[in-house]
Amino acid sequence: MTRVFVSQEIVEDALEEFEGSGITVDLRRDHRPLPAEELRATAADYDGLICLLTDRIDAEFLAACPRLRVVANVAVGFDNIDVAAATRAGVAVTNTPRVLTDATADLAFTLLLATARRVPEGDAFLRAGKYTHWRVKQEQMGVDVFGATLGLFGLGQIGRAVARRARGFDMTVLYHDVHRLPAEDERELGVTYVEFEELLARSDFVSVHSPLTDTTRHRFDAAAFAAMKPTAMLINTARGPVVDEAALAAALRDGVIAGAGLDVFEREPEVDAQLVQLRERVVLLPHLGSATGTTRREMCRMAARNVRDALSGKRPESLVNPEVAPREGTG
Ligand SMILES: O=CC(=O)O
Repeated sequence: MTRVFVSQEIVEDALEEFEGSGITVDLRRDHRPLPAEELRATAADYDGLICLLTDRIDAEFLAACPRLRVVANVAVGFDNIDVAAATRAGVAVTNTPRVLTDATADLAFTLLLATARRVPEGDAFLRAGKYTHWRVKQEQMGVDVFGATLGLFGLGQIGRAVARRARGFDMTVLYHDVHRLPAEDERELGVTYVEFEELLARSDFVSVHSPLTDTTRHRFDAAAFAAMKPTAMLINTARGPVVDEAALAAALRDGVIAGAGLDVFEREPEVDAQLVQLRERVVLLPHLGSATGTTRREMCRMAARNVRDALSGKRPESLVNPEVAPREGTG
């Protein structure tokens, strides 16, 4: 029998993708991740795994699960998975690109606007019964988004979707990425390539859209914040550890930069207590990037199709390690 384990609650109708496949699916109806040793012990009996970002799939896990042939992450990022170890072990790894691009770009822009215009502070002010007069004090004001300079750190699918949105706000869009776009694509998208230091120095808003890698980990540290404008705001909808959270909290507290809109954190779901205490021009969200009904459903369906296809001898539509030589099925 071919068996798939779903490590945490997902959109359940995604499991319809397995109908008629002969594959048995066990869904764990819990939204909390299993401790590592329990996940290892449970997944050991399965041929396929559907997991979330909060599940760590490392060499130790893979060694404990000799039947496993595919790990499908319900996320576009896969920094929770040791892909090299999976490839060595003959385990296919898949992710969920494209289906979440626009929802995540919308959320990045939402955070940018909410931070710039201090939306949560206004909401809290009104609910506290303090809305008695028109606000004019400069220290209570937000900043303009239209016409401002936006610096994109990372110009993959999501970064590009954010650049397209920025056009509607007449923004100047700079980007820095390890890959530079062909000049024609840059022109079409209306973006200008700059070195990292220039991105920091010129941007009114810096928005992070890079994956988490050894190179991007803590790329935004105390020195990076010191190189930004004191009026600048940092938006992060990518991965928490790209930003040194303690250094960011200090930079915000000391006025080194003016604000931050964060959807991701270094140790999710934990959030740095110092950040939580900062309320002015700091907006914190619980990783909502892809959290629309349609997008989450599509991500779960894609993960289910990826597993079904991998276990049926077909190439999954979003295989992260195409070089993998698949394990023989035991099911
Ligand atoms: O963070 C969410 C994802 O990578 O899809």
